[in-house]
Amino acid sequence: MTKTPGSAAPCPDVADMIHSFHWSTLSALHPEQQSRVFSVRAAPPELVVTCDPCVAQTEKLDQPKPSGLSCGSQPDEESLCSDSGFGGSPAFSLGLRKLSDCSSVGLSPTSSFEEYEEEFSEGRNAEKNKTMVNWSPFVVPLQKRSPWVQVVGHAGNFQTSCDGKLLKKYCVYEQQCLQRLMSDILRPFVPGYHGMTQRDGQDYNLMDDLLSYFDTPCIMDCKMGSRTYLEEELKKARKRPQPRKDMYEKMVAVDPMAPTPEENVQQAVLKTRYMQWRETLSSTATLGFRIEGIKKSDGTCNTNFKRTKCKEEVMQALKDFVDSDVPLLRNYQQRLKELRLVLEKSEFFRTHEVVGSSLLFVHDRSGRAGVWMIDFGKTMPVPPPLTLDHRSPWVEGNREDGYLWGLDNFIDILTDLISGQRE
Ligand SMILES: O=P(O)(O)O[C@H]1[C@H](O)[C@@H](OP(=O)(O)O)[C@H](OP(=O)(O)O)[C@@H](OP(=O)(O)O)[C@H]1O
Ligand SMILES: Nc1ncnc2c1ncn2[C@@H]1O[C@H](COP(=O)(O)OP(=O)(O)O)[C@@H](O)[C@H]1O
Repeated sequence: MTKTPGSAAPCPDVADMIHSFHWSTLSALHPEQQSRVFSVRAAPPELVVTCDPCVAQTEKLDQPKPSGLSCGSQPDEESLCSDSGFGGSPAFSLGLRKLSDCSSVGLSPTSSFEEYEEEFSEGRNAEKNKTMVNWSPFVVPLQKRSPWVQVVGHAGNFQTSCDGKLLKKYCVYEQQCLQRLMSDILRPFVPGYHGMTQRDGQDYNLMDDLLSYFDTPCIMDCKMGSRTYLEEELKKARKRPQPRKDMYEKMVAVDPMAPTPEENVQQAVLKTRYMQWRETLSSTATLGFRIEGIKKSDGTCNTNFKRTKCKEEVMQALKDFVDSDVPLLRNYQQRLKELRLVLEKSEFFRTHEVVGSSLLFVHDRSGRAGVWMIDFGKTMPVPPPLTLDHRSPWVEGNREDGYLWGLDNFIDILTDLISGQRE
């Protein structure tokens, strides 16, 4: 499906899920409990009148503005990474729906799928929303900020703003999550959320640009969990199958032998089938996470990790990402251990199915390194009294997503990598 500049962000078609959001505002921990874990100020959302010349905010959270940043906006298309494999370079990928589509050719869906597309878009336009929380681990007043870079994800979803913030196309489910995360102990691990804003008639969620803390950063996006589609998407696919030609084409571009004879006849696959295939092709099914893309400080960007599956391949990619820098690996390992501790205590995490969410790893030459959770467009509250441990294997109905299992594996891999580098 092709995203147009005016379209909303990709949120699941979950009109039938919206009911489940009413109860979950009870989930946040008491502020005093939060401050015992991290001395981070958690401010509730408030309505404000805009004073930002770049964006007209309709709602924002009380966040200090970064200083020393140049003011100006850059359309997201200018900063897309190409899917050019190892040693690739930034590309002008105008019109591409997904950055990771760059490796394939002829991915535009045909008109026979327009109906499907319209239905999804209509459902999403009103509902979409992503919101992120602001926490700056470093005080880095940069004199000259590097251009913002989108490593993977849907093309056309982001706009930059002055003062180190990002605009992401509105998705209501993401907004709900980020608002809740603002008062959860996970707040230090998600970008700061500043409410909704509009630009050129399009709704956006305004969030911190995590790259603004760094100088010419290296960035890695890892999709967490053992499952990348919602249970609700599976139910919907069974009830009303919607074969996708674009996904068939993406599948064939990676492995012409992957489609079944029936799929070859249809020249289309169901989204859940495509997502499952991607899970087993990569390390998602075996390790509970996968590398989606890496952008190095020299500007090269690689999103060609669809077949990066076994532990050794993942280790090699991680090693390349940090240029075999052991203190940096330790930094990341430490940050992931901290995240795990907080996840295990988080009320938000216990009560949400976290699917399709990524960890964004960022470091620069100074040795600073940060890891944040991003992309909550498919993070859904589970109906009470159900809670998740995020480690149990998924059985349909239990809503488990394998997030913590993946994080355990990630930390173990970093540990192995660190000890291997010492030898
Ligand atoms: O990475 P490739 O192989 O291109 O597949 C993509 C990713 O899984 C997207 O997830 P993410 O946004 O987390 O990257 C997903 O978006 P959803 O998040 O909407 O499921 C896309 O579904 P469609 O948007 O339906 O095409 C799917 O085509
Ligand atoms: N808060 C942020 N700060 C900096 N970069 C971000 C931020 N959020 C997302 N990105 C960049 O955009 C990419 C896609 O983000 P994501 O939220 O997953 O979008 P999508 O919903 O389109 O998949 C990430 O890989 C990262 O490069």
